[in-house]
Amino acid sequence: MQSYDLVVIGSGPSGRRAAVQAAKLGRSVLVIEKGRRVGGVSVHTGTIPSKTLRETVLNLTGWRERGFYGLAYRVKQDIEAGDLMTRLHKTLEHEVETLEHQFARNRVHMLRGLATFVNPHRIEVQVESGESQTVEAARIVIAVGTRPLRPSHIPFNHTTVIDSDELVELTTLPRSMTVVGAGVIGVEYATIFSALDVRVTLVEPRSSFLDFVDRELVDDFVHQLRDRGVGFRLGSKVQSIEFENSQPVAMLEGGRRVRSEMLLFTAGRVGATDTLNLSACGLASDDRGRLTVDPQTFQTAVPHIYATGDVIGFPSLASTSLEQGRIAACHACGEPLPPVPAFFPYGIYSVPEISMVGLSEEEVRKAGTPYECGIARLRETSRGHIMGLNGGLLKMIVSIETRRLLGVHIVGEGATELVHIGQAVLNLGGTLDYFIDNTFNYPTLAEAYKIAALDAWNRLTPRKEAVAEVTAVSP
Ligand SMILES: Cc1cc2nc3c(=O)[nH]c(=O)nc-3n(C[C@H](O)[C@H](O)[C@H](O)COP(=O)(O)OP(=O)(O)OC[C@H]3O[C@@H](n4cnc5c(N)ncnc54)[C@H](O)[C@@H]3O)c2cc1C
Ligand SMILES: NC(=O)c1ccc[n+]([C@@H]2O[C@H](COP(=O)([O-])OP(=O)(O)OC[C@H]3O[C@@H](n4cnc5c(N)ncnc54)[C@H](O)[C@@H]3O)[C@@H](O)[C@H]2O)c1
Repeated sequence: MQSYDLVVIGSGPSGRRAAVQAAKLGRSVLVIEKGRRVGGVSVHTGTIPSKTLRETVLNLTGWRERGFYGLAYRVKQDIEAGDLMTRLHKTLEHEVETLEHQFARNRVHMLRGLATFVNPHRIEVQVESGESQTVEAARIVIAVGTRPLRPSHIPFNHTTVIDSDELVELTTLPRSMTVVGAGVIGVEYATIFSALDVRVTLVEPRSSFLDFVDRELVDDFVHQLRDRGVGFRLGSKVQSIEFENSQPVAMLEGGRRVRSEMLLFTAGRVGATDTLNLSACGLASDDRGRLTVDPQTFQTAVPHIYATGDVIGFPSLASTSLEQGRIAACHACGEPLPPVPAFFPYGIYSVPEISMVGLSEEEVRKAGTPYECGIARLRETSRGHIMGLNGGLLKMIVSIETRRLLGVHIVGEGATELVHIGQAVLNLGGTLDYFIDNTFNYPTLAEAYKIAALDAWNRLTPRKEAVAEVTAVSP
C-alpha cells in the first residue's frame, strides 16, 4: 500500500493549491480526483466555463460597443451554441494542461477514481477499471466541493429543464429562458443570456435578491436589467413545472405562469460528501452535505483531517478556496500560518459586473459608525466617454472620525478588476486621503476612485477649509 504525507481528495481550487503548497514544502502528495480530468467544478462546470461564456457573448454580440453603435450592433449575426462552445473547449483545454503541468513539475501524484474512507488514515479509491486501490495518509484534505441542488419535484431532462452543470453542454440556444433562483449563479447566467437577446425571466422565492450586495448597487443593477427587458418574479415560489408543446412552464404560487423554451434551475448547491463514507473517519456532514472546520486552520473535528473549499460553505468562491487550501497545507506541514487579511473581494460576473470589498452601507449603519459616502458614475470619467458607457457607479464608504476607508462597491464595466485598488487601501488601513493625494493614470476607469473620494471629501470638509486645501494641493 502506498503511503503519503498528504492525500487530497478533489482537484478543484482548494485541493490543487493545498497539494502544490505541501509538495513545495517537500512532502509526498497524492491527489485523488473522480472526474475525467483535473480542475474540479471551477474548471469544468463553474467559474471558468461561465466566465468564458460571458466573455464570448460580450465579444460576439459587440456588447461593449453598443453604447456607441446602437443596440442593433453585432460583431457576429446569428450567434449559435457552437460559437460559444468552441472558445469554451479551447479555454478549458488550456486550463487543464496548465494544471497537469503544475502537478507534474511539483511531483504531485494523481490517482483517478472515487475516494471513500476506510478508517481515519486509509482511503479506498475505485478506479475506472472497477478495481480498487487503498492508500494511507498522515494528513488528509477533503476538497470535494459541491454539486447542484436537484429537488425531486423539478423534472430535469438535460435539454429544456437543466441545472448549471448542464448549461455548459448546450447544443442550441433558446429564444427564451426562465431562471429559477436569483443567487449568484442564477443572476450571472440570466444576464449573460439576456446580453444574447434571449428573453429572460428571473424567478426568486424571496422578495429581494443578492442581499449581501449594497442596496444602492442592486437598485442601479435592477434598473439596467429592466431597461433591457429582463423580467423579475420576486417573492414567487415555483410550485411545479409542467410542459406545454414540450416547453417548460413554471407554475408559480398565486397562479402566475412563466413559459419559456428553457428553464435553468439554480437554487443552490450541496456538499459532495455523500460518497465519502465519512462515518469511517469519525466525521459527519450537515443537512446540505457540508463540513465544519476551525476557521483559522481548516482542521475538522478529527485534527489530521482538513476540509477546504465549497464543502465548508460560505463564501464558496474559487478565490477564497485557493487560499484555504494553502493555509490548510501550511498547517498540515507545521509551517507558520500566513496572516489572513481582514477583507476579501467578492466579484459577481453578471452583465454588468458587480464587485465589492469591505463593509456595505447597511453594515456600517448597523455598527453605529459615523460615515460618509462618495459616489462616482463611470460615465462621468473620460475613459467612460471613450468606451461609450451609459451605466455603472463606484461607491466609497469612509469613516467620518478616522477618514479610514470602510468599503468599496462597484457596479459596471471593469468592476471585478477595479475593486482591487480599494482592497489594497482597505487592508493596508488607508484613508480617503490616499485617493485625494495620489495621481491616477488618465483616462482610466480607476479615476472613478478619485471622483468618489472628492465627492466624499466635499461632504466631510467644511466649505472654508475645503477651499484652503484645494489651493494647497493644486500645482
Ligand atoms: C456556475 C458557477 C460559477 C462560479 N463562478 C465563480 C467565480 O466567478 N468566481 C469565484 O471565485 N468562484 C466561482 N464559483 C465558485 C467556484 O467554482 C468554487 O468556489 C470552487 O470551484 C470550489 O473549489 P473546491 O476546491 O471546493 O473544489 P471544486 O471545484 O468544487 O472541485 C471538487 C472536486 O472534487 C472531486 N470529488 C468530489 N468527490 C470526490 C470523491 N469522493 N473522490 C474523488 N474526487 C472527488 C470532484 O470531481 C471535483 O473535481 C462558481 C461556481 C459555479 C458553480
Ligand atoms: N462570481 C462568483 O464568485 C460566483 C459565481 C457563481 C457561483 N458562485 C458561488 O456558488 C455558490 C452557489 O451559487 P447559487 O447561486 O447556486 O446559490 P445561492 O445559494 O447563492 O443562491 C440560491 C438562490 O436560489 C434561491 N432558492 C432557494 N431555494 C429555492 C427554490 N426551491 N426555488 C427557487 N429558488 C430557490 C435562494 O433564495 C437564492 O436566492 C454561491 O455560494 C457562490 O459563492 C460564485
